[in-house]
Amino acid sequence: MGSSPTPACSGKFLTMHKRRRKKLTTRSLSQDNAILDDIHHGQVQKILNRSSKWAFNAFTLETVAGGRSLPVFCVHLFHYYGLLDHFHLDVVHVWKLFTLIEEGYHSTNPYHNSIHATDVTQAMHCFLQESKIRQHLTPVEIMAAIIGAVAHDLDHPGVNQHFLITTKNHLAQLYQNMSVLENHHWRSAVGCLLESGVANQLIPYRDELEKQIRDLILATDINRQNEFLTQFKKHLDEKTLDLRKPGDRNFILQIALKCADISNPTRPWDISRKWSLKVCDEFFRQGEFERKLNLPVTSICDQQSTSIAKIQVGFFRIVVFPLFYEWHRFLESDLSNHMMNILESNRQKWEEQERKENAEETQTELSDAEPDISEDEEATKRSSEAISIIETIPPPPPPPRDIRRQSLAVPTLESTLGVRRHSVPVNMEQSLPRTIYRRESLPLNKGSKATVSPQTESRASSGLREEDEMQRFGSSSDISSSSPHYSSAEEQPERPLSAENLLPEPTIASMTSNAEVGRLSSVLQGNNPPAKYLTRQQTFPPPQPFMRMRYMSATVEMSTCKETVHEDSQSSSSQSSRENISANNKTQYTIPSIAVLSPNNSRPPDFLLPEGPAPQKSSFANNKRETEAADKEKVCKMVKLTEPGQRYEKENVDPRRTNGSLSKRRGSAPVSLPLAKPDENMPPAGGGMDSDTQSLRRGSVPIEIAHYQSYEDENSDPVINITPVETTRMFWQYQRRGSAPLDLPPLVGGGNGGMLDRRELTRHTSLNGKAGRRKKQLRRRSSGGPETVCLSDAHSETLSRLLLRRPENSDALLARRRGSLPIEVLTVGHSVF
Ligand SMILES: Nc1ncnc2c1ncn2[C@@H]1O[C@@H]2COP(=O)(O)O[C@H]2[C@H]1O
Ligand SMILES: [Zn+2]
Repeated sequence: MGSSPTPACSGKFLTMHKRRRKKLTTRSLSQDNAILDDIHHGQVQKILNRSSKWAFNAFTLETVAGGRSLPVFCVHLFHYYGLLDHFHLDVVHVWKLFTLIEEGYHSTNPYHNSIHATDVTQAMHCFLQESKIRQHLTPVEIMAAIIGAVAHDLDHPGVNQHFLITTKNHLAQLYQNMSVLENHHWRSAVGCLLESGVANQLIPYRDELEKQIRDLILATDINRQNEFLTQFKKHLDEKTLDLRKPGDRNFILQIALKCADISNPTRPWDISRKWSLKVCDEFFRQGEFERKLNLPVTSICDQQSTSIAKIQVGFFRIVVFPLFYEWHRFLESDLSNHMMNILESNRQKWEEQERKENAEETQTELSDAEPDISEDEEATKRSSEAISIIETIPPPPPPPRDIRRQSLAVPTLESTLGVRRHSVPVNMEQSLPRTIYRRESLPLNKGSKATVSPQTESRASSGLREEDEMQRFGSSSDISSSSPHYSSAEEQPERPLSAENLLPEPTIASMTSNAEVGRLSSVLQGNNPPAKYLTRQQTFPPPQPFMRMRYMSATVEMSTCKETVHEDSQSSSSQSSRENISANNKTQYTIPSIAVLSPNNSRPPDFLLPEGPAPQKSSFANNKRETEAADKEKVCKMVKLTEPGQRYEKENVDPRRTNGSLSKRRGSAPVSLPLAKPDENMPPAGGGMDSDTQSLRRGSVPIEIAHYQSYEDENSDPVINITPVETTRMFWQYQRRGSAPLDLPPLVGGGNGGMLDRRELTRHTSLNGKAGRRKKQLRRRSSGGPETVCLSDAHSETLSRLLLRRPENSDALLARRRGSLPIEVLTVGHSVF
């Protein structure tokens, strides 16, 4: 790769960079290096053992799993449900599938990141355990439920559908403003299935599996909440659900995923509150983007006019309670009872918080209104002449607009919900059309004769409808009425900033041009049937040169699929919004307890962060877009490879193309090292390694993923058609040691002939904020993306069998190594590259 050619496509998709920002928890244990991994993985197993409990904390798993909670948990579930055995799946492909999915989540999103995916998947897992459900499920349905849950927000850009529509993101146009994000999520999920090779192993089930995943993910569009809720109520009222029927099971799984998706308010307070802060952080970040773009600020995204407590109170009441009420009616179980109790308790905490806020604001309002005594005294001293002068002066202009204050003197429902306070940049207030959310006109809802709760009456008397409130939690699917709605580009007011500069993920900002959008749309919609033309967009994975290398095989594979790959589009997506539901509030709430919120949960968006040292210029950064890209990369503190010709080759690069430049690479994957048979010449654990050994590992996959075959949980019963494997101990706990990645590249000045010893490495990964290159290298150890090593098929087979199929050999192999199992060893046997 000599002189750097201009890349064919300069679009950016920085997911994989950004995920590396995850912290390594074990840093705090740096004083005792030897036990790092032992503790670490013991904790992982402990958490997995409790992962059927509702008190599950995805943040904790993420921490102890070194940022890999998603693949760790999902592979665990595949083991647990016996899916690997049932479908004869290779864990290599399965691990790869979940690694790809994990990488598809943006770790820079405060909320819509892979931890949310883990959380939702765990909730789904709990629901699958419910006796009413589990006894009827088939293996394909269980697998679809897990994959659907974990991929349900895949490649979420951290802004909602409304934002994408408003900013004319190409995805919005591609999907005609309908379930824009959800369509993108499920298509990305299918892409990962293909990419990982799992789809190939499931050929007889593929159609059914993909359909189920699609149905599940599309159901998470909050704009369709009313549709599902009404149908669900009807089923329950008429007792028509029969889970022996596949259609009804499909429906219940859809409801289950919807519940799982918004289940954070039903988690124990500490966990629930954390999710609330994170989701509001993301909302407020979008609000900042909107402000920068001179767009009307979506009410729940407007930190100046609403608060976390207000959002939570509204969300609990309008969105969560109605759905969980029906879910509880259906399940009638300990779990559902438990969830409802927690929901109520959490609701009370937020309401108390909101009342406190309102009281404080009212107080401020009153004190603002009271004249200052000293001012009064001062005034009495004024001369009559002065007074007469004042009288001749026209009344002063109104004080600077403070919409929030004005509406808070007497707390009203409007102010509580923030509906009225749709803040608009001052300079646009007159000229911009107001956001008028489309009111979902679902016939069933209109005709519903739900009991009118006090809350509903209150809303009615204040001229509000629940659907109005509901809209605050999402966006309409109808662009013509839901966005600030410029019918054409010409009508748009001039924007001082572009969405491209402001979006949280530059990737979604690298939208296609209008021409490209038009072409995409015509490809998709012009001929029939539109959906056939796009299996997955080039947006996922990214259309960068280095990604093209990685994904080339997938492209080839996809080209053989029923659907044609369209390569030119780029990525994005976002959460969807909510439509109105007729919230049937049946509870009269009381407000006893107090919640304490951190005073300010906002943070400046990434693009406002103070800039660090200028990034090294690369030969590619010679046009504006690339310079911007470089800036963004800098802001996001992403590690880059700057060697000419290798700029785009991060850890995903084909190792054959790295010229053995280990020191230039972030990851610890073996590069261009000869591979010996794994069962020969292996060094003792913790001992010196030869290059062959080093080449075999990189320290990313927790060993138990490859190995652990069983699961014990007191709550879990076997699932029909699925045989959970039983065990009494986790042998790896006795066999594993080690912590630091063994294959860290030589470091300049590292002593020991260029090699850094373990203590030094650990020290450099401490939380002293002075992370240098070495810190990054160590951090990478627990978050490696899939890398490949070129092995002969024979070697691959051997390795794969040794590690995965033959416990006795695996034991021997594992006993000789420290650190975690190299993903490339797992993947190599089946690498499609
Ligand atoms: N605690 C919460 N407060 C407000 N909104 C939430 C909360 N939890 C989830 N949501 C919203 O509900 C949506 C469900 O679908 P998503 O996960 O795409 O995006 C989610 C958020 O927009
Ligand atoms: Zn979600």
